[in-house]
Amino acid sequence: MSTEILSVNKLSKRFTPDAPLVVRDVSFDVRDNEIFAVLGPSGCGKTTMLRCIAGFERASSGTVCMRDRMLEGPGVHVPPEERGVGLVFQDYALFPHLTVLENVVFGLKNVPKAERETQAREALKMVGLNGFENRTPHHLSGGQQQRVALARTLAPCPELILLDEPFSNLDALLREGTRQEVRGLLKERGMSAVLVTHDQEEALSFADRVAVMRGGQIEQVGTPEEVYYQPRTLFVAQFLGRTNLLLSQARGRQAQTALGEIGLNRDAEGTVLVSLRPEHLTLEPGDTDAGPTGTVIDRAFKGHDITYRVECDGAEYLVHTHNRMSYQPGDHVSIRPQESAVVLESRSTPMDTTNGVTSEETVAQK
Ligand SMILES: Nc1ncnc2c1ncn2[C@@H]1O[C@H](COP(=O)(O)OP(=O)(O)OP(=O)(O)O)[C@@H](O)[C@H]1O
Repeated sequence: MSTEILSVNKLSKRFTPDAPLVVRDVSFDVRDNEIFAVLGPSGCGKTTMLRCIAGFERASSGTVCMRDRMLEGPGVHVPPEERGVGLVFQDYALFPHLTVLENVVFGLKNVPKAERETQAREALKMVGLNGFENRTPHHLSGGQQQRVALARTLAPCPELILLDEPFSNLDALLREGTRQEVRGLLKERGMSAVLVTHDQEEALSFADRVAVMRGGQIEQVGTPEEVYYQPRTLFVAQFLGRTNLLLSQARGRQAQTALGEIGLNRDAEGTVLVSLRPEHLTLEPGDTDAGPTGTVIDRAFKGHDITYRVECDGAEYLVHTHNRMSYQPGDHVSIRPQESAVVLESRSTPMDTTNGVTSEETVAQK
């Protein structure tokens, strides 16, 4: 049975007494050997929350506990260096006068001297920096410096590490490789991590669970599959990727939509907004009676799949398909839902909701 290494409970933070809360009632647990991502747009309070967990900021209210030890709470503030967590922050601070190897060895003060260099070299290898041991940070690119900071934090294998956009300075190919390496190492050594990022692909591919944050609050926590395929709110549906939004008339597990009768992921009644990911729609040649007929507006070929924009009854849909059958702009096609649609919580009226829809997305009204 898994146990929690970190418990954050109703954490709130405001910077000055009359300023609004930047972090609002945030609660979550991180389990042993779990990678937990906090995903949200710029300015939503992710870094502030992580800095409260690390001890660089005092929480205004709420608690942070590691195992049974309170790190932050009413009258309690354990300084960062006594919290026993590893940190990789955006503004990584390397010692400019030390070599790359010495910088990493510095993080291994509690390891027997004879083993420090071996462990440091191993960590550098993992982030692809073997051969750079004797350089000074000044002679490295920003991305390379970021990898040294990562190696320095990972080398002593702390139980918990906090990562604030640690891959952001790496180019796309290196980023993916480093992410996989770091994930493998965390899993292999039994470490837990909290990653803060605004990059949905990074959160979905790196983490075991993802918390989606907006305006200082967590809107949903779940596995990557849950938050992507079962978003609870319009914001989560849109922030996690492209989606089709349809206003529908629900009755139980079925709804009448512009695309015909479709199944729903849960019971609902009356007018509801539902989300259907582009990969949950498919196209058939327009001369069948498979579904409502539309016209292909354009297509984006992406190698292993194709994304189509299809106009149907005055609304636009995105359809993402692996179909071998290829359609061209102007082709008549029928659109068929392949999965149940996801009912979104109505936090706003349908009129308000349509304002949040981008040109790539559609609210189709029956
Ligand atoms: N020291 C500070 N004093 C006052 N306001 C601050 C301070 N630090 C952050 N803020 C404000 O708190 C809000 C949240 O900032 P924060 O950096 O936590 O967001 P974020 O989600 O991490 O964004 P990003 O991804 O751009 O770093 C912002 O409005 C920011 O201006």
